[in-house]
Amino acid sequence: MEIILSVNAGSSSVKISVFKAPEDKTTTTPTQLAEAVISGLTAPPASLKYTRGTHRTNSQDLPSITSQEAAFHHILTHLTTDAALPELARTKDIRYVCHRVVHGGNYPRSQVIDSSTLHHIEALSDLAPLHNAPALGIVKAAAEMLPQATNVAFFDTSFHSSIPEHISTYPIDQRVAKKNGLRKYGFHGISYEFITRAVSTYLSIPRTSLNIIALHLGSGASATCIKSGRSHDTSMGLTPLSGLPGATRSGDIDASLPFHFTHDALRPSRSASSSLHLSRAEHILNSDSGWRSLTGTTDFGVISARGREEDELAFRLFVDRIVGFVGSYYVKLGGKVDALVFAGGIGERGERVRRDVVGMVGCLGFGIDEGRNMGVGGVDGVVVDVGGDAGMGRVLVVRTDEQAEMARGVVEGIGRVNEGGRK
Ligand SMILES: Nc1ncnc2c1ncn2[C@@H]1O[C@H](COP(=O)(O)OP(=O)(O)O)[C@@H](O)[C@H]1O
Ligand SMILES: CC(=O)OP(=O)(O)O
Ligand SMILES: [Mg+2]
Repeated sequence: MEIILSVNAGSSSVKISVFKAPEDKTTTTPTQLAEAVISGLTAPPASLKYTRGTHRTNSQDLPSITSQEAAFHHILTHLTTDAALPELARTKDIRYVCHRVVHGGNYPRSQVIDSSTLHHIEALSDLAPLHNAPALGIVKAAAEMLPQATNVAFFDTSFHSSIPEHISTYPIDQRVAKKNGLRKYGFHGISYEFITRAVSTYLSIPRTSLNIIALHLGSGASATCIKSGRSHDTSMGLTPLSGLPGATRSGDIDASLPFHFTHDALRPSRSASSSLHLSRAEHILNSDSGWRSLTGTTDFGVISARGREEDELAFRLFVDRIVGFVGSYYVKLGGKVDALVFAGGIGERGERVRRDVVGMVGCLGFGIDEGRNMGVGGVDGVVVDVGGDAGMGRVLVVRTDEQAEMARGVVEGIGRVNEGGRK
């Protein structure tokens, strides 16, 4: 039996799922055995949610877990000591460990991690300051703790390699742009890959003719214009900072703003290190902005429910920025949109965000069924239709699963991975 561990290190959480590879060669869908999620890393104390089949537990606060790497260690111990999960009792049965690596530069697909890939990912750390270094910490810990396993990196950027050049290019000196790799890369691609497949199956539309506007709204939030099943444009850019605001990120601002915010914008940040070159401006815009700066909390669930003046400002600002991208992408798709899709922690659980966004894009023909919108939590399945009357644009909620997407990728590529090549 081949066991796959899928590790998704987000900016505020670490999610790890355990899968069994299918023995039947006609499917690439692995079976999930368990899932452990530590969330709240930006709003301590962190907490653990654990699911094994129908068994679910929520742990008490975990004040000592403040980093992604600490969360990885905690989850691995939890999984390997769960007597009801005998598949993990012998860690040498773990054959593959998939890692979500946010910035993959020009890698168009997943890579088996060796010293050269590791070096490449390390070099990209400055372009995903909240993500790449923590993911690498986990890769190294996994290599030490599970030496028999093959580590495979899946990149958020790969899905967006189809973005046309005139969309991914920044209007700056192209010699500098090419030399330094300054272009739009886009992120959350593993999630968008999952969403594209799930919606294609749900609507019975072949992937190659599927047009959707997908919103992945979590601690980091992005919008993507998916044309004929491929990324055509996305709101994040060179780094995951641009586009929509997030838990601690500003999203789009006037590029001159940092120089008016602080006179030492270009000085190294206190969180910079020999392996992470970070200016004060980058630290402020990545870690001390967004919901944290506007409301004092990074939890959008709290902001949506609390209703203080500053919460309402943050909420309305988010809806405003989201509908701006929906309008733009609607035009880029020539009005031929098969569905508007909500995903990510806020997209899947934020009834109010969905109601207000869909309300504001009603002029584009989208509508919501309030009963179904409120009832999403009680409906099983990966895709839930919350749209209004027939004849209106479809509005869907997709329970995205980056860990499942990576595990599926490993199963698809097992032959090639075993040969030591690229997936
Ligand atoms: N009921 C809710 N309404 C709106 N947002 C919610 C709700 N529950 C959780 N969230 C938000 O979802 C976000 C986490 O999303 P998730 O996609 O899991 O994060 P990550 O980016 O770390 O992967 C947090 O901001 C959390 O507050
Ligand atoms: C790319 C990104 O912002 O990821 P996350 O939302 O998981 O922090
Ligand atoms: Mg995430």
